[in-house]
Amino acid sequence: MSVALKRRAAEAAFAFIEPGMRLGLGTGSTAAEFVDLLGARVAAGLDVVGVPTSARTFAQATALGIRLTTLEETPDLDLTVDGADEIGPNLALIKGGGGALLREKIVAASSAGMVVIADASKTVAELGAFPLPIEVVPFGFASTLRRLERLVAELGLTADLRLRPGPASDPYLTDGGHWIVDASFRRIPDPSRLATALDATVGVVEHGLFLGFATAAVVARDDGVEVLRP
Ligand SMILES: O=C[C@H](O)[C@H](O)[C@H](O)COP(=O)(O)O
Repeated sequence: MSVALKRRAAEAAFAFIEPGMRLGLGTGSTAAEFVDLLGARVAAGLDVVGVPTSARTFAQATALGIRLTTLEETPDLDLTVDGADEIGPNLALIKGGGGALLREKIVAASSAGMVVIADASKTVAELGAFPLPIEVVPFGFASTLRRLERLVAELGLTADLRLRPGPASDPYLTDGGHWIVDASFRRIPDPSRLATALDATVGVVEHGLFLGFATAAVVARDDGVEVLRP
């Protein structure tokens, strides 16, 4: 997972960018490379406006002088550029390793297209080796966790509350004030079925399965960049 490959994917994503676009700006180390490069292009005169998917991306884009807006002001976006934790068949994604899945999904859903940028280590034949982030409301957490555990118990798997790094063992808090459960499925043979089950689980705000969102993936390898389509 080299920084050079992330940067190469981020650079190649500019083939999809046109002046005047309304952009969704993703979150994570790969998306940060794109925002960094976008800052340089904006400084050189590119006119775009962005909606950030996290407080982190908001801070980065603001520091770089990228013009920002909100979905309240600009509810329809042209393109979102974002990273992913896994890219599976048909460009089904797992996202949320960095905790930004809810805003990322809202922004992606508001965009006409979504370009995923990644190094080749993110492409998989089947989703699920990366634990699936599930965003839950803190109220009634024990009850929600029981429902989630029942869902994953059929598969003999675990669902763990994500904690903040450090000794305090406090729950990790998302930008929306929610908690995250990481569910280790190992294999998700039917992402659509799992997404439907999670959508129907009371207490779950959103999950990291992004199905039908990505319109292209720019995957960087040592020997070049490949563009995948669904
Ligand atoms: O919540 C975080 C996002 O979904 C990220 O896009 C994802 O975790 C990939 O991050 P990275 O580019 O750092 O591997």
